[in-house]
Amino acid sequence: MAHILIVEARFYEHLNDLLLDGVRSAVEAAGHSHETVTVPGALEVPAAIAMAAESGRYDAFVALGVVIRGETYHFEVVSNESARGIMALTLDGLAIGNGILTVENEAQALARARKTEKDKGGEAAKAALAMLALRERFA
Ligand SMILES: Nc1c(NC[C@H](O)[C@H](O)[C@H](O)CO)[nH]c(=O)[nH]c1=O
Ligand SMILES: CC(=O)[C@@H](O)COP(=O)(O)O
Repeated sequence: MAHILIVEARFYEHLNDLLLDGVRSAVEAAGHSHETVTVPGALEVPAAIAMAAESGRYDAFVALGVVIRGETYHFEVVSNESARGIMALTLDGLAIGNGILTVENEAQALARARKTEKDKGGEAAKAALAMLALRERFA
């Protein structure tokens, strides 16, 4: 049984709850355990994963969050840099599924966060587990 750390950027409470439901359902359906830590925003997710990885206590990670475009360039910074940081960690060998939504509005976020719709949380969980299995295959 693998132990999965969910790192959530809790910027929008209700959207995160929907994403978390999808992640937890997918991880439990696969027979694994999980725990969750919360950071302020998506920009803090890569560092939180890096810190947690040093503990050696987790087999894989799921990044969660919602970035909704506002009036400024900050949307691009938050979206692109959180993705870049997560990608860098995966290239260092960590099994991570990226479930950070980057959307234009709340309607787009809801359609992707709900387990009964696009279930991006479940999708990220399955990606993390797939990469964990791949790493074990190559071990
Ligand atoms: N606008 C959103 C943010 N912004 C906050 C940043 O992620 C970060 O916490 C801050 O810049 C301090 O370092 N974060 C989200 O997750 N979603 C947003 O829509
Ligand atoms: C994605 C963001 O950082 C966004 O919520 C910030 O809004 P604004 O660009 O209007 O400051």
